[in-house]
Amino acid sequence: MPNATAYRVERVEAGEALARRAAELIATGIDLSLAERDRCRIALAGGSTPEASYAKLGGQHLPWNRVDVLLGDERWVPADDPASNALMLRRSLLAQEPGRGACLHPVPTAMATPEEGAAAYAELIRLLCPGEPPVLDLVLLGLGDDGHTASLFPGTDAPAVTDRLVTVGMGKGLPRITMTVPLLSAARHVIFLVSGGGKAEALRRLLDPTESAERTPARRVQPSTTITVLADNAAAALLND
Ligand SMILES: O=C(O)[C@H](O)[C@@H](O)[C@H](O)[C@H](O)COP(=O)(O)O
Repeated sequence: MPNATAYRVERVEAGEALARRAAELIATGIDLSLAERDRCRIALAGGSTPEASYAKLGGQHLPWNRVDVLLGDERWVPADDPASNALMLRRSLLAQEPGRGACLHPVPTAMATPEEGAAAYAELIRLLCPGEPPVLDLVLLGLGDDGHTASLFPGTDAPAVTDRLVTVGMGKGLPRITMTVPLLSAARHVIFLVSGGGKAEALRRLLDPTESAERTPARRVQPSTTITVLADNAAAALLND
């Protein structure tokens, strides 16, 4: 799959340094957006890697009341379920001042069906973000060891969905709601945050121009700007940059 997207890789020590750098990059992106527009709309990744970064981000002195925080994807579970990405954000980014003031927009997982939840989230995104497709200012994505990002898993239909902004996916045994490639690719700035040796092959594939998007759906995300890849040394071990 042709992919003209450029990637800028930044290697950082694992742990504290990676979390701090990720928080810095997101905060800078928010700051720059708010210098140009009255509101900043971001979509954040779920999973385990970014939680420490979000905790640091929540301490950054930004006008959080002007920041709309969306989720790139969400597991179809109740809001108080340990698997909920929104719950992870509430106990990290929004667990302290001033991050508590951010405008979190969780996926409505209390609706009757995932399809209804996906449609409602897409409607909310259209209300919050101008443009067609709606333009997010910044998207933080994770990378699975199987090459997925958000809930765009290999071997499922979700990565190839292009006729809507949000769709229903399936991953790790859970139904999920995920932003689609057209919406993610319309973002002004995309950052991948990747940690651990278990992700090294997936990251090598993400950056390999000959890699197929079928095997590595994360390669489908192709914004018009350079993608930032923030990786610790273990995740970047197979890169020859
Ligand atoms: O809801 C999710 O699970 C995430 O959004 C998912 O795309 C995640 O970013 C990757 O699976 C990496 O997850 P880890 O950071 O836990 O390795």
